[in-house]
Amino acid sequence: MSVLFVSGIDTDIGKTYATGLLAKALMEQGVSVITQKLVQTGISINPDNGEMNIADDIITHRQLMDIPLQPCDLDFTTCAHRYKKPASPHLATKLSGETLDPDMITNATKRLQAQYDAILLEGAGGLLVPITENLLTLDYIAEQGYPIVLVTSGRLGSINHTLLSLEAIKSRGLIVHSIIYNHIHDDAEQTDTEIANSTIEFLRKYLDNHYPEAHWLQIPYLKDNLVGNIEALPENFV
Ligand SMILES: Nc1ncnc2c1ncn2[C@@H]1O[C@H](COP(=O)(O)OP(=O)(O)OP(=O)(O)O)[C@@H](O)[C@H]1O
Ligand SMILES: C[C@H](N)[C@H](N)CCCCCC(=O)O
Ligand SMILES: [Mg+2]
Repeated sequence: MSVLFVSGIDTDIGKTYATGLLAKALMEQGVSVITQKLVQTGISINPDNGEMNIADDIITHRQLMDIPLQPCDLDFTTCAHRYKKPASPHLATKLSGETLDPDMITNATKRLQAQYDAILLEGAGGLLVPITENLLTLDYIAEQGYPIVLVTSGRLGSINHTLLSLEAIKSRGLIVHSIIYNHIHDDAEQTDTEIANSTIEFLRKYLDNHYPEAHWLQIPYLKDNLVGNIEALPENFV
C-alpha cells in the first residue's frame, strides 16, 4: 500500500517518463502498481464533445507501462483535477472558476490503495509549486508523509536545483526515497557531456554522503515510440 510521490527539480524534467518507466519496472517485478497525477494543467480537449480529456500524463504513463487505460483512469480517480491553462495549478484553477480540493486527491489515493500495492503519485512542476493559493505541493505531501522520488538531469543548473529540492524535502522531515537521473538531453547537440557526466558524478557522491539510504536510478533518452527501461531496479523497491 505504499505511495511514492514523484517530483522533479522543475517542470518538463521528465517526471512523466520516469513515473511510467518506474511503474513498468515494478509491474515486471510482479508488483501491483498504478500511477496517479496530483493535478494536470494544460489538459487537452476532446474535439468531438469539447470536454476535457483524461489527464495527458496518465495517458503517457499507460503508454510507457504498455497497458490500456484502466477503469480508475476512465472514471478519473487517477486524476480528477484537470484544468485548461498550462500554468501553475493555483492559476489554472483560479481561471477555471473551480476550487481544487486536496481532500479529493487524498480520497482518490486511498481508493487506489485499496486496489493496488503501490501508487506512484506524480506532481505538477517542482516541489514548491502552489496547488492552491495557500497550499504548496510539498506542504500537501508533508501532510501525507509520502517518501519522495526526485527526477533530475544533467543540464547546466541541475546541481543547484537538485540540492535546493533536497533541502526543501529535508526541511519538511520527509524521506528522499530515490533520485532518478533522466538522460533527457543526451540526444541534443548542445549537450555538454563533460558537464552531464560531472553532474552525475557529483550527485552520486552527494547522495552517498548525505542520503545513503536513497536509491540512485537512471532513465535513458527515449525515441518517439516511448519504449525503454529504467536501469536495474532493486528488489523490494517499494
Ligand atoms: N528520457 C526522455 N527521452 C526523451 N524525451 C524526454 C525524456 N524525458 C523527457 N522528455 C521530453 O521532455 C518532455 C517533458 O517531459 P515530461 O512530460 O516527462 O516532464 P514533466 O516533468 O512530467 O512535466 P510536468 O511538470 O508538466 O508534469 C516530454 O514531452 C519529452 O518530449
Ligand atoms: C504546465 C506545466 N507543464 C506543468 N504541468 C505546471 C508547471 C507549473 C510551474 C509553476 C512554477 O514553478 O512557476
Ligand atoms: Mg508530467
